[in-house]
Amino acid sequence: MANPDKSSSAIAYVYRGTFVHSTQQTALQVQEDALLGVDTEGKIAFIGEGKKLEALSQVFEFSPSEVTQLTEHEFLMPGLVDTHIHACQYSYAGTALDLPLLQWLNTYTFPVESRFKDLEFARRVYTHVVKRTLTNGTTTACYFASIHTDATLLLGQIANDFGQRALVGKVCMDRNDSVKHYRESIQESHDETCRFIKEFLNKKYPLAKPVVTPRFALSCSRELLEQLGKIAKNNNLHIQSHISENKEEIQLVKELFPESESYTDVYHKYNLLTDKTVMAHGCHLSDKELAVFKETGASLSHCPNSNFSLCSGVLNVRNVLKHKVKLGLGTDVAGGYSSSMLDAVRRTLDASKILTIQDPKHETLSFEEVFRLATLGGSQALSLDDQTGNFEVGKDFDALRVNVAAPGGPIDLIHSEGPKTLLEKFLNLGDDRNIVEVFVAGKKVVPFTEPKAE
Ligand SMILES: O=c1[nH]c(=O)c2nc[nH]c2[nH]1
Ligand SMILES: [Zn+2]
Repeated sequence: MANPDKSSSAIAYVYRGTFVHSTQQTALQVQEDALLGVDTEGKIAFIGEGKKLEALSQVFEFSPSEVTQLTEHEFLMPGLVDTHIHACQYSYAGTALDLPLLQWLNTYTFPVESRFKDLEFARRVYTHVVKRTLTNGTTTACYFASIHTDATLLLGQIANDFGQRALVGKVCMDRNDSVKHYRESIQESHDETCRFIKEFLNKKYPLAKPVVTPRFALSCSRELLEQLGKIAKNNNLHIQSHISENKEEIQLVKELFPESESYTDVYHKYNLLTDKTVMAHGCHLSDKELAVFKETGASLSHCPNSNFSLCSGVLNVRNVLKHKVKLGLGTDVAGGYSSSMLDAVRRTLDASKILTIQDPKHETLSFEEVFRLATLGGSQALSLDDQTGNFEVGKDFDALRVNVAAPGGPIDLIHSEGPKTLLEKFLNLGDDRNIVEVFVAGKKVVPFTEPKAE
């Protein structure tokens, strides 16, 4: 497995112990007493057997005495990928969960998002959300911000400063009849999106990128959708939005876009479904619509906490996977009340079990499959799997060092357990106390090293 290459960078550090990750073929691959070397560029330089330490240290020119040994209850796993989170809704996470989607947007969401014109408020909320998601192991986040360009640029800067891999979107919406001060004209939305992309790209952040972000079909005119499709294409950018979340929304889309044969068709018509598109929810998509996702390479973000909290629906992930549509998990803060991807893993398992209760022929997702969705699946859904998602030589080292028996933590280990059980316990019972270190592109980002604002 070691792949020495004369042109490669020097080794920065090496871990020895248990590593767990997913591949396309295997939902859970466990390597015990293995060695993993990270180079000075933050990339995985080699993975090999512990017993080959001597040989590897000579080929890759590192000192065996500097290898960090993981303890018996520790393992390394790939970082968690949150494919859908509203950074600007973080301030009210855990509240306001008593209304369905459209009433929830009008009553709680739009009034709060309109406050992000205030850059100091934005700085406070965005600093908190980036820190909280990082300590919970989210190494990659795909963020919705608000309609405000400067505040959204600030979110990109904060993610970059803390070292999180991030896709960041300035929300576009030229339709909003309920909170009229929280919408843009078509011209504004177009011009501000172009300014946002230009200024964001000029920063040349290594790990943060702008995303074209039409809020959802109900918030956007045809003209705006068309313009956004063109902007994404001309700049080869990611696209994110929402689709088919609840029945009332789907009915209104039908009425507003009678020329389109489905909700999916609305986005497809305006070139918003590409292999760099991620659509949140999709609870009620038909098989025909899923076929369009497969054909275009667009992906889905499954956000079960939000789907339960807003009583939106239950996505059949097994059916999505059968259609070979890329799928990752999302917290969807604040429709989802938890910003932790561990919660998204648990709610994904719950949603799958509910479908089995309703239909015993349904094949429940295993924890190994859900682990893959939260890591490699997320990176594929965001078309970032050439850089992150699992432990492959050449990919960036985005990883969590997990200690299942962390002192003061939530897990009591009564007897010694194998690595698969340790992972299962962590996914079902663990929290940030078990996540002792977080790495993004080889850099240790948790515990926080430099003193930061707040
Ligand atoms: O879960 C959601 N959160 C939102 O903010 C939103 N906007 C449109 N559709 C949405 N769904
Ligand atoms: Zn959302």
